Amino acid sequence: MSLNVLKSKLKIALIQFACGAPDKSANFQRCKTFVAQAMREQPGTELVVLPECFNSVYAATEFRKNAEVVQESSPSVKFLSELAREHQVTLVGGTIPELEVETNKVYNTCLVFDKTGQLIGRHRKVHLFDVDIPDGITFKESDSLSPGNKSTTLDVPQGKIGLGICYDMRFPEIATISARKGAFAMIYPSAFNTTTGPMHWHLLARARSVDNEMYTVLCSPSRVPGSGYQAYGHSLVCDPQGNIVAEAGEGEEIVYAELDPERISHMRRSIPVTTQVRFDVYRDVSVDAKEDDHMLS
Ligand SMILES: O=C(O)CCC(=O)C(=O)O
Repeated sequence: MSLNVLKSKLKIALIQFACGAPDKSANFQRCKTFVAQAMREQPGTELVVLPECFNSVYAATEFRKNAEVVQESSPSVKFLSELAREHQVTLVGGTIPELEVETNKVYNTCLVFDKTGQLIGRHRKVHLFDVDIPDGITFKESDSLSPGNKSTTLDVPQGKIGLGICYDMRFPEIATISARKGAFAMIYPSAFNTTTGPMHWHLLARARSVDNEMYTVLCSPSRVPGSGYQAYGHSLVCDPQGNIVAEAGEGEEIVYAELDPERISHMRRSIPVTTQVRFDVYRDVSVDAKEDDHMLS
């Protein structure tokens, strides 16, 4: 893996907001206000990240109702495209429930827009959140969602980013594939919960960073008192050494960070695991990885 995967310092903002309103336009409005605030508070921000299911309620019963086809006229696509263009940023647009008309399948999908408002990336959640933790949480995304079947690495002006969605972060291969393809960061729009958040949220972010000596970025909704699904919050940025360099609490908050190319190259020079891999002993997971083509359906 190359040392110089990030071309320049990069200011980012993670928008942790209360995004579970049943009314999409209320979520759009709230999101818009927070993004404008981020641009005022951190001038020079070039990349903005939104949470998982940023436009609707995160519940297995709601995904199909709120699903949209990914096309220019769809409300969420239009909203995200305009937001990116208005603020001239790369926008990792959290996730939305996506309907694929040909198959009638619904996916949990992250869309990425460039600063002109063009769609440049799409990741469909590969690993669905199906768990049953006694006295904790039971959730079965596969009751209403279908899994994506591709990993996603894409170009932004500063280099490459890898995308995953929430539960995807538990599967190290997704991050390693992107790292091997030259990504400087893995970005995961997410919505952990109050059972598994305290168990594993920080640990997983740190692990993915240390595995690959890259940045890991997690963006969650805030807690919403009284709502059915309580997101964990704690949106964060973890550096290539495994240090959490910026983190939110549980409420609405914007996380700011500056990613530094030197932190990646320093780690990769000092502890050169990225060049000490032994593909004669085990396989390189990036070789046959299926990649998303980033196209509109
Ligand atoms: O992995 C976890 O503990 C939580 C995952 C999750 O909430 C999700 O994938 O939406």
